[in-house]
Amino acid sequence: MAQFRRILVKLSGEALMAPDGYWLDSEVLSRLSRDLARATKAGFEIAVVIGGGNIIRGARMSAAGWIDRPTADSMGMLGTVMNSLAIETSLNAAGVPARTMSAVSMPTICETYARQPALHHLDKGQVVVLAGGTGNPFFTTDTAAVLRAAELKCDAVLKATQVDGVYSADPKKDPSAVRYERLTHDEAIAKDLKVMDTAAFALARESKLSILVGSVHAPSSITDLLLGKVPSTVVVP
Ligand SMILES: Nc1ncnc2c1ncn2[C@@H]1O[C@H](COP(=O)(O)OP(=O)(O)O)[C@@H](O)[C@H]1O
Ligand SMILES: O=c1ccn([C@@H]2O[C@H](COP(=O)(O)OP(=O)(O)O)[C@@H](O)[C@H]2O)c(=O)[nH]1
Repeated sequence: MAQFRRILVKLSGEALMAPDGYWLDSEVLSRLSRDLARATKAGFEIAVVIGGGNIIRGARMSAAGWIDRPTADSMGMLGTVMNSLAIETSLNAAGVPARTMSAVSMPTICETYARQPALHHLDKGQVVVLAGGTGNPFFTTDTAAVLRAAELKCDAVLKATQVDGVYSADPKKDPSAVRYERLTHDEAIAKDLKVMDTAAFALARESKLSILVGSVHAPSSITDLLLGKVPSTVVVP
């Protein structure tokens, strides 16, 4: 990835959780922020999309039957705003100027996302934390990550997740699954590899955006993934 300059880093909500399962952990946040600080020092321009899976996943919540999907998804999007404000705070504490921009307008809390100001912040070297997903129900923050990466002229998406790449099957369920070094969006979609949803892969294919998938668990995972120092999978057009 060393040839890439502007990267959209997608972090799952789960990545912010404490080891004991509490939804947010300040030590985890500061480790991630120090890692993102190292990446900016290495010359990468960073936009961040954070999920909300540590708080609410709309599909799962609505499956229980007492709440409809759009309402549950609205709650999920609000969860991503809480996570974004947490990482913004932690990035600023790590000396990295960061600002949250939300797809869901809440002007007393943070800036509303708009493309031109976001590009301006990135050009000035600020980390832009993109909250609220796409702003629409029935989507995921993976799709939001690809959408924003395409809009903000990012060279690639880094999905920093629970596993160290894309496997032939879910490695948490199938120990014989093998990791791909490289595959195409077409292959990921045709093989129905569930590390990202199909909408996200399809938009990445359409936008000709590469997606790097790797593990977020080591202290400098993000920087090491961007510098190609640790195992990962790259999904290419
Ligand atoms: N083919 C696959 N390759 C890698 N991971 C897979 C695959 N299929 C399913 N997964 C699962 O997808 C998970 C990552 O997707 P997801 O839970 O949406 O991530 P995140 O919460 O980081 O956005 C991994 O933890 C892994 O268990
Ligand atoms: O564009 C979006 C992005 C997210 N969400 C909601 O926010 C939740 C949290 O996002 P996601 O599941 O992508 O988080 P992650 O798994 O990455 O932590 C989702 O389950 C949805 O309910 C949504 O409705 N629209």
